[in-house]
Amino acid sequence: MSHVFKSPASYVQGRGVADAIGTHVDSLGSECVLLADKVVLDLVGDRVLDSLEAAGLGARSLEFNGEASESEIERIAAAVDEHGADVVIGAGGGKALDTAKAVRKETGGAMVSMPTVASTDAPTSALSVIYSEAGEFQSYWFYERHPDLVLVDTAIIADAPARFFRSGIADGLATWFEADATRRSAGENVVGGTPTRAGHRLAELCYETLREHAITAVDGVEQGAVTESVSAVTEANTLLSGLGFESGGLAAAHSIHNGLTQLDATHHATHGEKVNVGTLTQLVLEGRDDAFIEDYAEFSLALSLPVTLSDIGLDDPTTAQLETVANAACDPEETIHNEPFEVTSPMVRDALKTADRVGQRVRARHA
Ligand SMILES: NC(=O)c1ccc[n+]([C@@H]2O[C@H](COP(=O)([O-])OP(=O)(O)OC[C@H]3O[C@@H](n4cnc5c(N)ncnc54)[C@H](O)[C@@H]3O)[C@@H](O)[C@H]2O)c1
Ligand SMILES: [Zn+2]
Repeated sequence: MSHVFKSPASYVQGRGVADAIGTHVDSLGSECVLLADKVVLDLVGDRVLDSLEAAGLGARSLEFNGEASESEIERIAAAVDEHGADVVIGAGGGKALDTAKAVRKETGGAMVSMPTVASTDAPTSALSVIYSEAGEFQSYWFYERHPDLVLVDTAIIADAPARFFRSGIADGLATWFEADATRRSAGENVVGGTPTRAGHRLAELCYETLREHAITAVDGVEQGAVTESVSAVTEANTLLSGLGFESGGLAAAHSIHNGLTQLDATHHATHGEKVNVGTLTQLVLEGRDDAFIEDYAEFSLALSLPVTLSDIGLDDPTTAQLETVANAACDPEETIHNEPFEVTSPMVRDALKTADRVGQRVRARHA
C-alpha cells in the first residue's frame, strides 16, 4: 500500500475573515448557496451573503434541518441544482459541513467549509458522517475531493458557547492516540493509504498544541476573547486534527464513539464529549500504564471534559448496553482494527467499564 496524504486546497483563519469570504471564494465559481441551520443563518447569514455579493457573486441561503441524513442531503442537493449554484458553502458545526460535502458530491462544483464552532475536525476532511433521521450513526461517505476552501473566523469561534470549543479539543486530543495506533499497526489511514510522516507528525503537533494551550484557550473563549492561545487551539481543533486524523488514521476512540451513538441516552453529549470517553477507553484497551491514563483523565477534568459514562448520559449502564456499544465498535468496517493488536467485543466492553472506574476515581480526588 502507498503512503497517502490529502488535504483541502486552502485554509484561511483569522479575526473577522467572515467579512472577506467573497474575496476568497470568487475564483471558485459564480453562484453560491450558503447552507446553515437557523441559528447560524441568524448569526452570520447577512455578513456572508453581503461579502459574496460585494465580490460580484450570486448568493442565496438554504436552511439546514440539523441532521446529516440521506433524506436531508437529497432535499438540499435538489434545491442547489434548482438554483444552478456552482459553489456550496456549509456554515455551522460538523453536521452542516458534512451535509454540504455530501451535497457537493451530488451537484458538482466547489465546496467551502465555514465552521462557526471549533467543535470537531469535520471542516477539513473529504468525508461525511451519515446518521439516521433519529441520530444514530449509519456510515462514513468518502469523497474524491476535499473542500476547496476552509475559512475560520476566530471572533465567531470565540463568541460561541465554550462547550463546543472544549468538544473540539477532545476530538483533537483523540487524533494523536489514533494516528499513533495506526502507525504502530502499519494500518490504513482515512485517505486510502498508509500514513506519511507528515500525517503522523501533524497529529502529534495537534496534541502538543492542545497540551500547551488548551486550558488558557478555554479561559479566553469563556470570555469571548480571541487570544494567541485561542488561535492556536482553533487551528489544532480544525486544521491539525483534520489533517492528522485523515492522513494519520483513526483507531479505537472513534469506533467507541460510534458504538456509543447506538444508545439514545448519549445523544445529548457532543461528538467530542463521546470521543473523550472513547480516548480514555482506548488507553485502557492499549494497556497504558497507570500514570499515563490518570494524566489523561486529569487533563480532561481540567478542561471539564467527560471522564465517565455517566458524564455522557449513561447512568448505571447495563452489561447488555455496554455490549451493544462494544459490538458496534468492533464492526469489521470499524477503525478500531487499526489498533496494533486484535480487538474483540469483550475487550472493549471491559475497557469501557474500567475507563469509567478510572474516571470516577480520578474525579473523587477533586471532590
Ligand atoms: N466528517 C468528519 O470528518 C467529521 C469529523 C468529526 C465529527 N464529525 C461529525 O460532526 C458532527 C458533530 O458536529 P458538532 O459537534 O459541531 O455538532 P452539530 O453540527 O450537531 O451541532 C452544532 C450546533 O451548534 C450550533 N452552532 C453553530 N455555530 C454556532 C455559534 N457560533 N454559536 C452558537 N451556536 C452555534 C448549531 O446551530 C448546531 O446546533 C457529528 O455528526 C460528527 O459525526 C464529522
Ligand atoms: Zn471526531
